Amino acid sequence: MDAYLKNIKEWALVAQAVRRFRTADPSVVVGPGDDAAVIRGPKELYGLLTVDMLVESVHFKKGEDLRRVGYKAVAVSVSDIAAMGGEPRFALVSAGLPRKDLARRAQALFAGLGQCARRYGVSVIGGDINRSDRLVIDVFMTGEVKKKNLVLRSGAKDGDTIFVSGPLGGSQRSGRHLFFVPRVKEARFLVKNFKVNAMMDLSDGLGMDLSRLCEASRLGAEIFEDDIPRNPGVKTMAAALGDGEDYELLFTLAPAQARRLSAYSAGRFHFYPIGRMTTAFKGVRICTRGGLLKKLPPPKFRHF
Ligand SMILES: Nc1ncnc2c1ncn2[C@@H]1O[C@H](COP(=O)(O)OP(=O)(O)O)[C@@H](O)[C@H]1O
Ligand SMILES: Cc1ncc(C[n+]2csc(CCOP(=O)(O)OP(=O)(O)O)c2C)c(N)n1
Ligand SMILES: [Mg+2]
Repeated sequence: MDAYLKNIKEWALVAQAVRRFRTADPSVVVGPGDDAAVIRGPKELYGLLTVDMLVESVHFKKGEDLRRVGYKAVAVSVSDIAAMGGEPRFALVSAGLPRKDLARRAQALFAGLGQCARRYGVSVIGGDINRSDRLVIDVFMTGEVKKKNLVLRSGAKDGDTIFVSGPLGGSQRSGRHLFFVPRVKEARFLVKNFKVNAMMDLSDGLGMDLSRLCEASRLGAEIFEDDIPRNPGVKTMAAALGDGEDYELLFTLAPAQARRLSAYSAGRFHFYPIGRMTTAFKGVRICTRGGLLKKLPPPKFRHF
């Protein structure tokens, strides 16, 4: 495992779970380890499956507007489906709610869930409700992808240009982590018009997530400090790389495809080239203006 990721308990646990749940089931094309699992569906489609849990005080503040929490709970899964090149379809929603003010809070939570689901064409077709001391909400979502449009994290090639779909950092301070726009349109545009070698969404921050893309693709990445787009008020590179919950797309294209992208997407979307994939080393290195190669700063957010 990548040395940078190995120090982070969450990734050791995830790697353990990924190993334990590896399956030989022929219907499973990709099991645990990517943004969503891939199963064999009808003819030209693969089914996509993903699950993400939000926990009070970990993913949102106690007392947060629960419409926003509901919106975010659906949006994070929509973002995962988009990052595979797919379209979201169905969701099952499990919620653990404290007794206090139950009816009003549940209503707000479900209003937010419903709003985001409608916006992205997701049908909520089931779920579960329990009492819990802390608010917890877990969304299981399915999607589908044309086989030829499927994009994994593991497909990056030596020399690929690395892109992000928007500026990074400050998601918590600005509140954006609660009302971000999952990049469904951008992902649809990319897979329809380009050969995208690898793609994922940015939930843990560019530093960690690009490390994971590198590990999955068995390559290194060199990124250019001055090319990393930052959100307003994001003062340091460490914040842009480590704040997390950007929910932008991170993807790679062969150089010829990359040159075509900037011309082709002008006026509709803005994609930022930030570096390139390499066989020269493993992991992520940051290139400064002076040409110095720096290692990643330690991550700012850790679950454990
Ligand atoms: N408890 C678990 N059991 C099985 N697989 C897991 C578990 N936790 C995480 N994974 C898998 O590991 C991969 C990385 O997880 P995570 O960091 O949550 O992904 P993401 O950032 O895309 O949401 C995913 O494919 C996920 O399905
Ligand atoms: C109260 C609060 N504390 C911290 C954060 C920041 N934060 C919470 S989870 C997270 C990382 C991504 O979440 P995770 O559940 O690991 O997403 P996944 O990788 O599973 O998609 C960050 C940066 C927040 N949004 N709210
Ligand atoms: Mg997850």
